[in-house]
Amino acid sequence: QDSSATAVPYQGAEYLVSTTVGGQKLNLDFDTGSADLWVFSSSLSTASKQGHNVYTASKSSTYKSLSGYTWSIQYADGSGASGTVGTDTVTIGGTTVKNQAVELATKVSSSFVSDGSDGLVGLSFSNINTVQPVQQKTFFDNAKSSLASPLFAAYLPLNANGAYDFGYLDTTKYSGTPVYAAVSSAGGFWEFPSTSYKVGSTVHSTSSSVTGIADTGTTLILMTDAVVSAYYAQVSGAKNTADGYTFPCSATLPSLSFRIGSTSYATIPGKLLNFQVYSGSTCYGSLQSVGGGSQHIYGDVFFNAYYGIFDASQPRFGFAAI
Ligand SMILES: O=C(CN1CCCCC1)Nc1ccc2c(c1)OCO2
Repeated sequence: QDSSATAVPYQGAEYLVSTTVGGQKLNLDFDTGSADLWVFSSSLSTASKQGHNVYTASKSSTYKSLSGYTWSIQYADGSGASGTVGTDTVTIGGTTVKNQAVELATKVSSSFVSDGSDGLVGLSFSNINTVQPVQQKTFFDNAKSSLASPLFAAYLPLNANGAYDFGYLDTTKYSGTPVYAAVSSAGGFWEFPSTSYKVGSTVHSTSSSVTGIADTGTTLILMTDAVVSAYYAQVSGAKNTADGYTFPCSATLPSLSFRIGSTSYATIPGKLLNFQVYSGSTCYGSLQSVGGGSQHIYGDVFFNAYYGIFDASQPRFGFAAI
């Protein structure tokens, strides 16, 4: 049941996909960096429900409760949610999964209340799903067998409607031939080696253990401190503030390239590296520090330049310029 679902940009921070859960429409954030499908539920406090569509299990004729099952997730940005679990029929684009584990939020952190999404669809590997006592599978894991090819692709152009294609590659959405990197899924992410980068045309290498993950749930590109300091050293007037790196909006930004796997580089043009006005004539960078660790996070800004292919067959991650 190959299909394509439209991804609508929301305040430049995320892309929302209209998803039907038990016949109820919700705008969900597709996150290739996590493995829980969770929704705002009618059991949330009135304050938490403000501004959101919520899922009401009792109104779905196909909902089945998983008695005693719970979930609780903390994201790297400090946000989190938790609640109970059931199964229902979930349809995305034209792809339907019956008996999909649907995690009902009874608690969400404040950033989700002020966010545009009514929940998340986790599209990383199911080994990091948080449901207890029995871990559950992602929508994609459940849908795979019904797809022509066990893959999905993310097309997320800047400030324009994009799409998630399930089961096939839409050649009208990219140019050239996709290049692929082998993925190691042990950590649950679409993760690959990423050990060198370029600021403009200057090549830098990192320690051999550095990896990258393809993460549609993260807005920006988050890389290690070595990379961000090397990059902003080339931007006159750049400052590392408490909120992250800023620079004069008039600055000319070099491109940033990073290796995906052991062969090809992805290049983010300078234009995409100016995320938004921070204040007055000061702008905020699309490249920010990931904090500690040796894992680069390639978020939506990467997908503003590349069609991303999440192929479970090896597994491997592919990309082609859009
Ligand atoms: O937490 C996320 C993405 N997350 C996806 C689900 C919704 C809430 C935001 N990204 C992220 C990933 C690595 C980080 C980080 C943030 O801050 C420092 O390192």
